Amino acid sequence: ISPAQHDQTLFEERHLRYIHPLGKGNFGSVELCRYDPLGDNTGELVAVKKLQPNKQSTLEDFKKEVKTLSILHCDYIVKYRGVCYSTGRLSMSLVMEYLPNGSLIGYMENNRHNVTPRRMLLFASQICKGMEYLQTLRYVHRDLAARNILVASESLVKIADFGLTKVIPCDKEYYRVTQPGESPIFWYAPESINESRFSHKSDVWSFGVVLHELFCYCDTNSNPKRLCMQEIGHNVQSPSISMQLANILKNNWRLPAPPNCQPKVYNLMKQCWVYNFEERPCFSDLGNQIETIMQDERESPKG
Ligand SMILES: CCCn1cc(-c2nc(Nc3ccc(C(=O)NC)cc3)nc3[nH]ccc23)cn1
Repeated sequence: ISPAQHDQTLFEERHLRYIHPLGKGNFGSVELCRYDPLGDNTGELVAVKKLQPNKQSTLEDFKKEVKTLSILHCDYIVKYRGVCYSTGRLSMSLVMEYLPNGSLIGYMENNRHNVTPRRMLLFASQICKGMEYLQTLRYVHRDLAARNILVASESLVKIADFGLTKVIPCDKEYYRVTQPGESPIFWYAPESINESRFSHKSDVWSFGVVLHELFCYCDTNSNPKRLCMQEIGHNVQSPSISMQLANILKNNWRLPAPPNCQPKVYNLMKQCWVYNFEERPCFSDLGNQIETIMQDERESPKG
């Protein structure tokens, strides 16, 4: 029979049965579906991201996201399964492995009482490894945030949503964005806010913010946007919020230490938030420091 029928990455729309929504990513929403070609409910569950074309996102952007995910092979990055072309090929959907435990935010909120600092450090080291892998391919994620981390199991998290991911050109060490859409500025490094400049070092800044979210149990009352807006004050008119954010960062304000956070861990965050991107650690440094702190934790387990 034709090779297309053996192509495991091609999902036929007629066999893809919608179950319920899973969440919202960049450029589109993600839904739980069962791919059930036999029609007997024995098919597997998959997460399907449908493109929602709006002013920011185009089919071109989405195709780039699909292409990006399709070449990433890493335990700490959500797995690509394939694509589903809708009838008439007017649009397409991205098919991914379904992670039953959902987003890190929901998981931390629901499991607050049995997630230890050690487990948070394990999750942090996995995100670090995923980012190290991305860096080897010259990708900058540009939207590293707890909302884009998924929980595969109680001891494994994965980076998801590569909608804003870009490849750094080989003659430069950064990527300059032209039209910053709805930017997650509270996760952005100063150079990203001020010059739309993105690099592995700006991803490191965002990683520091993810560490902060983790050690705040992803509590909405201490989420980065709320804490920054409290510091800025709510005169949202002049000058723009991103200008005010850039100002307080320039004046050395940073997200405060999460309650009961070990000094060594807050120190890690502060390293990620050094103003000059050249002085920030790289992901492999961060990974080593996290492993060391985890060792110390193991030697002297807290009561
Ligand atoms: C990252 C931002 C975009 N996004 C991706 C997903 C996603 N979710 C899930 N599983 C999931 C999600 C939610 C819940 C839940 O219980 N919610 C209350 C349970 C399971 N598996 C996925 N595989 C690939 C993407 C993806 C959701 N949003």
